[in-house]
Amino acid sequence: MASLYFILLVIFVLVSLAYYLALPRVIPHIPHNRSSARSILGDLPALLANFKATSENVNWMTQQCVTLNSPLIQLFLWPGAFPLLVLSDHRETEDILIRRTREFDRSDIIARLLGGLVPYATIVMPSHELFKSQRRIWANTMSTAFLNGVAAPQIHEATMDLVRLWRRKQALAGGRCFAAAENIRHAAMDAIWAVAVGTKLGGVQTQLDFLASNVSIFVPNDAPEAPVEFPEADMPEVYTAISTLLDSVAGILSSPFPKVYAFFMRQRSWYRKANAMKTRTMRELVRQCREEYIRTPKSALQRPASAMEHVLRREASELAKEEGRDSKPGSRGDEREMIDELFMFLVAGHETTATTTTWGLKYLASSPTVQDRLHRAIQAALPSASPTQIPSADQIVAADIPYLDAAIAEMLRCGRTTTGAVRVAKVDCEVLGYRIPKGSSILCSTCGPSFLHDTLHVDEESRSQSSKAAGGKCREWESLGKQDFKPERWLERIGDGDGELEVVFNPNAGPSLPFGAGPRGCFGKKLALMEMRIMIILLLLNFELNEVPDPLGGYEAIEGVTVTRQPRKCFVKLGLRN
Ligand code: HEM
Repeated sequence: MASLYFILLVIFVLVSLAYYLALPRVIPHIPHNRSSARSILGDLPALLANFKATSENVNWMTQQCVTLNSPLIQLFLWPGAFPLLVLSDHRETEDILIRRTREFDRSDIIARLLGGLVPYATIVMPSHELFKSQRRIWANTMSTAFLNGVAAPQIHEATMDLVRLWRRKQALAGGRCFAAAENIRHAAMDAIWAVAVGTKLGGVQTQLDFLASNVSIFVPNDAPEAPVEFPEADMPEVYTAISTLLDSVAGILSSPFPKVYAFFMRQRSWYRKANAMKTRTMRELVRQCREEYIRTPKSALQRPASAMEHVLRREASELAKEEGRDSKPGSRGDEREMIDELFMFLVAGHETTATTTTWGLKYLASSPTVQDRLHRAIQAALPSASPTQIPSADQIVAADIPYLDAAIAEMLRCGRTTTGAVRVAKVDCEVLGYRIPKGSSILCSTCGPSFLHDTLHVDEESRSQSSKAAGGKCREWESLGKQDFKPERWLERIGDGDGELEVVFNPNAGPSLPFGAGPRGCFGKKLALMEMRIMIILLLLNFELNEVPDPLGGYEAIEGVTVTRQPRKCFVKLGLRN
């Protein structure tokens, strides 16, 4: 009997211990939901309930800052784990991302998400020496020379395929609505693939060829407001493989155990097949590019046609400099690094840009005054441009159109394609007067209070030294509602010296950080802005975006199904411009 009591006691002690260990680890003094701190599941049930109701996560997290009336809070999302800190204050966020890089680094959340897919790419690395040297090699792919000379023409070509596809669809649909998001994704994928490796992937062209082959199209004549449904072509094998891999990231993202999920996913035959196809294709492209370079006499070399070629040459010339002799491209770099960095272009640059464009088109369609002003601004900067006289990539890149820059900034701000940047504390430190232990992850929200909602009070004394020294560089949005789509908020009138007032775009007009910031901010920001510019100009020169019927519109978003925050619905109703 005594031994039974003893066993029960041991079980009781073990269960209590397990329960205690599974309880949230509260960081003292940082505001949190008290009831969550007493529950093993912490804030998870409330987060999941919100996700079920709204399909979004980060809005709930930043709403907790409002509920707890604090710009810094802690949430308990994994049993027994350190809490996730959520910060929603643009000054402190800028400070952490830009100035406090000794204390904070890129969180390993990105590595958990993408580590299996691109293990040798800089995006998954902490900011150590290898990261820095590899990033240096790739930095030139964001130089003005590369972007204007190589990327812009490729993006122009991919967008013109989309224009042709939509002209065809517009005619077949008789001006009625049709779904747009998938086509934009295809165009963005074609564009970024061409920029990365210099060949045509042909996603949009495949759809165009398919429509030309007399497929039957369902036009619901009894419901004039209903969208016309176009059948989708089967995509080329390599296209499907790449899409499969890119989509797999979303599965990891939505799993509570990303590492385990990713491990088992990588064993699945569909994943292995897609990954093998991608690696084979990219390896072959790298090989061809290298051989072409070796074959071609230096004097006959043309401008590089892709990021891949650019980097292979750069590696060759760096090695030549170091060794004082001629060298083969790629002989220094590891092929795995090359393939992963190239694939990172697709992972980081495809869906982000496509999603922002879909948000942008939605906002323009439901804001006819903005669309009209934007079209007039484009036309004024490119007076001879028309659907029959399409401006070249060079002309588009060179055009000075402050209202376009403002509209793009506003699409990024309101669309919230990305909702924050995550950092990890490398040392014990302080944020807004609270002690933060080493190893804590902090989500610096870019869509909550002080960005799209009213700023929460911060005692100036509690700010870090560097934050105080920098002051409030980014002004508050004052007169215009924070959540309204108003490109005008980004414009400023300045004197041009002759007493005339000139309207200019001010990128620091107010708080907005869609690309993150600092040394680990978005690597592809310039490329993304250029792509948006080319896409918006070419689409608006060809089409009028009419407002879609209510059931097909709205700004509801969906997170977790893909890497970005996407609009739940994206339909277009196109008129033709002449
Ligand atoms: C509208 C489009 C885009 C948006 C909104 C966007 C947004 C972001 C954000 C928020 C981050 C994290 C920044 C941080 O932690 O501070 C990021 C990182 C990154 N982005 Fe973008 N991005 C876009 C397009 C692109 C494109 C076209 C590329 C192409 C190369 C790209 C490549 C990257 C890379 C490599 C990183 C990781 C940087 C690092 O690890 O240091 N992005 N992006």
